[in-house]
Amino acid sequence: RPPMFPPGPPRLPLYGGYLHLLAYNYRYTYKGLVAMAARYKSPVLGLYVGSDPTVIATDFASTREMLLKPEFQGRPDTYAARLRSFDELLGIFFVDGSFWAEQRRFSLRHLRDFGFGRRFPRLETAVGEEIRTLFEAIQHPVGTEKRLVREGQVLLPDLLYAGFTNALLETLAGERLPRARHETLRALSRAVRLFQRHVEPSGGVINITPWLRHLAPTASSYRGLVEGNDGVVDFIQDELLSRQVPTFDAEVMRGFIDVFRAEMLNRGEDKSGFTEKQLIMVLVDYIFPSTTVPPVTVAMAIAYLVRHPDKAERAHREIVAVVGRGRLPNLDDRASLPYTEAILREVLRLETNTVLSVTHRCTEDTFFRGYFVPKGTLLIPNIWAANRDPAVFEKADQFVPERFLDLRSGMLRKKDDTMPFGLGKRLCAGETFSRQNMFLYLSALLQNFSFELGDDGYLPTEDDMVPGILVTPKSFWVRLSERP
Ligand code: HEM
Repeated sequence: RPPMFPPGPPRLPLYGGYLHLLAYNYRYTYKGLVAMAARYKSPVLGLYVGSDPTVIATDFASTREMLLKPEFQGRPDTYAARLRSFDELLGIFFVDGSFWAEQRRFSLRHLRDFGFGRRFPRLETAVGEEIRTLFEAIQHPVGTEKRLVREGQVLLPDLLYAGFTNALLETLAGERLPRARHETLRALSRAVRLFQRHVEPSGGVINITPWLRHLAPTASSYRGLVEGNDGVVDFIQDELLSRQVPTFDAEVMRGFIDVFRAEMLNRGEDKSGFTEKQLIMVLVDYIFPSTTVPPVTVAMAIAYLVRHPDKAERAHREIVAVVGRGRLPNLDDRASLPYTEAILREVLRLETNTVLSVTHRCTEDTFFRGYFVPKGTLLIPNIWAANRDPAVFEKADQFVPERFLDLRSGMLRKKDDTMPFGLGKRLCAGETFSRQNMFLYLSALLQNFSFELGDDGYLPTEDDMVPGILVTPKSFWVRLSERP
């Protein structure tokens, strides 16, 4: 069998393989990889990103296999990963081995106690309150909300950032920021997006040649990464830790922050991973996706429904039949609202924001699809391409929520081949939390409003998304009319 990477120094050192990829699609490397796979007639590609051998999966079957392979569950040690976490490898996203396993398990187990990833009345009440606050802002905007709501139109995803972030803060700290302070949450989301924009999902120049930051701090992405990360860490220090630490009471756990600090104290001298810096980075890793991906997904759902008003009507009718108009939909209604759920699944499939997932690393020599893959090789699963693979999804580029419904019963089909949250051991830690909150927001909006194009006639399209480790739309206006 041929080795994918011949022994010895890389044949295309430094930028070689990476430049080759950029030539296919400079702005959207996830699309470039699909074009490259077609050119080389292979769904699996091997190239050098800097001096790192890198294997890329570009269709459904190879991506699935890559995500599930036990030897492929590591993470690379990159410049950008260290830059964000005090020059160490901390948090959950960018660590591996036993440190990762313990921290992931600990955070998930204890976040669950505060409603993360399960049914929990306190959190559901909090999300309901956030949705009502959103409705009030739509109907009677005050202060900075007036920048996001004007003449019956709302700016998306911007208007959604605060509520989704507050849902997470409820689990982390047992408290939320009131409506008067929502602008602070929007500033947090801006910082997160600044960072995300500057991480190129397939690697990027800063990881290959970090010294470029001295010559070109802005063009190399260094400045965006530092400013974005500082914005998030400052928020954690100023808004969470400065309030939670002095009022800590070992008898009353208000949220995950208290539980982590209790563990730090219990461990005494030998903190083995339970340190102040690790607490900050775990918080960063939960805050990062929460402030962007779910609100962006709901905003994109609305963009699709503006283009497909018949589907919005169908979902609205279903919600009114099941829930009525007297109360907001709740998680008990979820099983009875298959069409809303199908819309969300279809948007997650088509608008997979986490296009190339998060780069994995091969932890021991192995074979993949007949090729030898040495330990240390970087692995890029193109989940955007997997979710649009025409061999698996009919009319793969079209918005067809009905594909998730059983034709006869109209209920959701059990089988869902999409993988917007990844698969396997590295499966997104926030999948259930996100799906629940996205459902609550979208169903409440569909119940109470109809959506139309904003006055400027603009809706995001595939070709003008903002690239980065998360691919996000530019802000867009939608006219929301209250249903009679
Ligand atoms: C629509 C929303 C979301 C999508 C589509 C999404 C998708 C993903 C994907 C593709 C990965 C990488 C999987 C891999 O490495 O193979 C990931 C990882 C992760 N996600 Fe999400 N995510 C979402 C929301 C969230 C939220 C709200 C949170 C936290 C509150 C979260 C926390 C995480 C964490 C901690 C990881 C790292 C897991 C690990 O490395 O072990 N995600 N997510």
